[in-house]
Amino acid sequence: MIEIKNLSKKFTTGNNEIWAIKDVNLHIEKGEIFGIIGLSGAGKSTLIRCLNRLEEPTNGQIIIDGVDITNLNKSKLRNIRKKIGMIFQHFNLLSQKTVFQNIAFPLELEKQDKQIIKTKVNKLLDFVELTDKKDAYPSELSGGQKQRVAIARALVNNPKILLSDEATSALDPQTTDSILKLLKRIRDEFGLTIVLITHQMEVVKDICDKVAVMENGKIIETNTAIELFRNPKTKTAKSFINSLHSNIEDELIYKENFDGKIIRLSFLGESAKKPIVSKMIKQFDIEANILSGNINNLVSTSVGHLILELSGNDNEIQKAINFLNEQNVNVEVI
Ligand SMILES: Nc1ncnc2c1ncn2[C@@H]1O[C@H](COP(=O)(O)OP(=O)(O)OP(=O)(O)O)[C@@H](O)[C@H]1O
Repeated sequence: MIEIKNLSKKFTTGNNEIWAIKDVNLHIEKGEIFGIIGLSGAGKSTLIRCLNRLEEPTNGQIIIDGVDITNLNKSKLRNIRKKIGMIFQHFNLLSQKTVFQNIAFPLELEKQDKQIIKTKVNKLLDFVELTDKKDAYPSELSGGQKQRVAIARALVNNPKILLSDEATSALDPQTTDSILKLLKRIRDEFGLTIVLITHQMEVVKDICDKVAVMENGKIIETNTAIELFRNPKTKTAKSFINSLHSNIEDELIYKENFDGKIIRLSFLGESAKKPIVSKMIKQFDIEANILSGNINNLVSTSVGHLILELSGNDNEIQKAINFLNEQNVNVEVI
């Protein structure tokens, strides 16, 4: 559905050149909720803004449903943009217009029939549960309500893609949760493809199917959310996952403080329910000391981690590790 090929963007300010994104390649499937996570300055906003050409890429291609949008003239671009809704961290509502008028605005620009506009907007107001606020002004709404209005406005042209630029960053955890549930409903009921950027791992955990980790303008890791949580490859991905927990991080476990072998186990939903560790202790002549543990409930399954110190002779420890591997538990020796 969305194919990003060798995309780069350079900003020039005075004598300074900044490559905000460098040679980015991504493939996003229809109906996917695809998260791009990274620290401030990683290039996330620039990347997502290139997807509807709010930002003009310097090099590369963005192919949406087979059409390279980097080559389109203004009128064709306008048509494609109608199929790409966008929501923002600070909502970007028109303060002089009511909730109804804000949602209706894109259709009014198109000079659509008044009755059609009314029917469409009322339907969306119902969908985002704001019918009782249709005549209110943005200043009379909470942050969560403002984002619901922005979401309804983004949907008014029946887009195929929704871009979300840190849409929950300004909201409290409970409101974030309700907005994420709404985004999930939009994907499930309308079949939209959602691309979202965030610096919050909670967002990835709660709704993303796939994730790309961005750093210094580059994508450094891409995977399904499950695999990323199960087996993060880069230090940045690991530290985002660790930010969800107050547990001991891998980096804080100094091997030299322990006599035994330190291993990190990752297991998926079903294996989490089996008494694998107690079986291992019974079956092999080793002792296991739990140093840290956590479980992340993702969209479709849970991913658990356990850090153990194993003591015993090397042969028995190796046999125990082999046993864990046979049980589909991912084992990493730290
Ligand atoms: N219009 C611009 N002119 C010059 N430099 C820019 C411009 N926009 C972004 N940059 C630079 O490009 C880099 C990436 O910025 P970008 O806003 O895309 O990152 P980000 O990951 O979205 O960060 P944040 O979460 O803080 O918004 C930064 O170094 C930033 O200073």
